[in-house]
Amino acid sequence: MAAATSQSHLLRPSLRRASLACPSPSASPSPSRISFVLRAVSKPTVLVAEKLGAAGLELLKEFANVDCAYNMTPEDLCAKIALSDALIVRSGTKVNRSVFESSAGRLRVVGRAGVGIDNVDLAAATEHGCLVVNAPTANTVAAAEHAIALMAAMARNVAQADAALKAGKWQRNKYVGVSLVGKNLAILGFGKVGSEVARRAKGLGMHVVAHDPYASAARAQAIGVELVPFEQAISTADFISLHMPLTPSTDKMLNDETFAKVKKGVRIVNVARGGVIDEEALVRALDSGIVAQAALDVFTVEPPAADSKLVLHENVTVTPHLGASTVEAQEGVAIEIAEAVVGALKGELSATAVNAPMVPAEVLSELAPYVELAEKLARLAVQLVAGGGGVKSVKVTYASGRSPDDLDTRVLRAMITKGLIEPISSVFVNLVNADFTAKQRGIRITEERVQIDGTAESPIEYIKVQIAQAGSKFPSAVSETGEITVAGRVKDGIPHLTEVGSFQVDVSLEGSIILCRQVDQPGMIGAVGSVLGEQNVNVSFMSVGRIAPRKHAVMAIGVDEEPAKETLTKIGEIPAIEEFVFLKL
Ligand SMILES: NC(=O)C1=CN([C@@H]2O[C@H](COP(=O)(O)OP(=O)(O)OC[C@H]3O[C@@H](n4cnc5c(N)ncnc54)[C@H](O)[C@@H]3O)[C@@H](O)[C@H]2O)C=CC1
Ligand SMILES: O=C(O)C(=O)COP(=O)(O)O
Repeated sequence: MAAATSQSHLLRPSLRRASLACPSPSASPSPSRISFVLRAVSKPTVLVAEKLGAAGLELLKEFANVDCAYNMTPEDLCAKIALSDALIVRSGTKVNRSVFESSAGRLRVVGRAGVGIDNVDLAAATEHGCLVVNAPTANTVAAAEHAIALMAAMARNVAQADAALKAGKWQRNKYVGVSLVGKNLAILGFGKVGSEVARRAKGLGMHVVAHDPYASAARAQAIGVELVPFEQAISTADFISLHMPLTPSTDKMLNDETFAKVKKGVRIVNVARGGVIDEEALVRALDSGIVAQAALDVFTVEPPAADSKLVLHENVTVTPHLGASTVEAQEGVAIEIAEAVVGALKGELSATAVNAPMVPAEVLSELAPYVELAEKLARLAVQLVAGGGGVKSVKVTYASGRSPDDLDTRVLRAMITKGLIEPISSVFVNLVNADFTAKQRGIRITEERVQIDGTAESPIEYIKVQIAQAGSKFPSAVSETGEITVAGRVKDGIPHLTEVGSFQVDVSLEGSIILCRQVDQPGMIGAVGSVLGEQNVNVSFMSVGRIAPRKHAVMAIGVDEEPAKETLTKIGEIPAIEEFVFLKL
């Protein structure tokens, strides 16, 4: 008889700090809470690192302890973050890897009260399973209005003339400007802000084109803007306004090479990010007259150095990153981010998640019981792997009566990853870090969707999890094709195990499970049942799957309590039992 070795190393309760789903059927997650069911804490703490509008603070205070600590040094932030469940920042705080490391796993959400998330290390956030949300819409108009304000102020030398007059100089001839009407404006980055700038510039009588490799032509058409290639945009423009995010591909997008291609005397507005312009190249272009003027709200380093040649240049108009700084926009972003952070802390999926898939609420609601099934099947499968074998290749099959294209499996795949990894490590897995964690551990998960006869009501008929290239401590779990195989389905809202290796069983996935392989003969159920009964272990379910009468059979026994080691040994000693394994769900 080949009794399975003790499973105690697998029985460590998984960390529930920020999981994807509540695995206990008795506490089934409400559908909207699938992504981040969080550990029960009395009241979470939200650290607000930069000034946030009052209405947003009020909203936060209804749900959390709010710690407003403006002007923190990076060291202060790292110290405070260990006591915080959420962090809210604007563009002035660098949320880098050391912040996530210092949080020691407590930080669950970073809220960016604005659009640009280039000050947040998204890779580090994802690796630490920390959700990042932003407030992408409330400051759009403010930023667009500021671009228009800067463009008009630059064209008419408002800032320079103002400074001169205040210094006692009445210089009407020096500050002759240029008109906006009839001029060509090239908008680079035709997203939310770029589109609003386009609308306003058209109202001022400008000819507007835009360059954006990802923008929809239909939207551009609706606004009456032609989408053109980059070189065409910059070589024909009298004014260029920048509205793309700072990413590796937009970093220093305007540089010596591009300035060599612009129309001489072009005027540049930047309300996006300083880093999209090579600032030294811009100074050279201004000095040579290739660029007549620039109006800048943003800088590569903020605040820029006091002796910055760019800031002090007489043809440059500057503001200290004021694009989003209107009363209205700040109230708007404060409410938008407070709602997003509270939602995330409550375990809801966020519509403004930056580093997690957005799964529509109706999809989540339908998938809720399958989310639990997926995690439990993976949890069982990994416990069946022979000690030290490791898991490298996992195949998941979703069988559905519906067209395979109708099934969004991202949440299910994340739960499979969670079920595979959490029983054998101290890592916690959620929708944010599932793919990263699987990759980091070298686990390749392939998915297959098969269409079978089934009811249209249920999205999935069964889920099968197969671990390839791994020996099993319960060899009967290995199918004829050589993989450790478990499959299950949802019955009356409860996940059931229906297949182990080549054997059909039917046991609800609650509590824990003992799998035994035995010679099919009368009295087996009673024999195992009475050993468990002696130990006061309650049996919730028993199911026997056999190849043929009186040949080999697999018995799946659901138990409410974890049997003592001696009880398991006694089961192993029942003569007809050939192998058995205890699996914790
Ligand atoms: N100065 C300030 O206070 C403010 C600055 N911003 C900045 O403005 C920028 C745009 O914001 P939104 O319009 O809300 O973002 P958005 O995401 O709606 O639009 C950005 C657009 O840039 C496009 N884009 C990406 N790569 C590009 C490339 N290589 N060339 C051309 N276009 C490219 C995208 O396709 C997208 O359409 C962000 O960087 C944001 O941080 C936003 C608000 C206030
Ligand atoms: O929303 C953005 O991207 C901005 O640049 C606004 O930044 P702020 O929140 O004013 O520091």
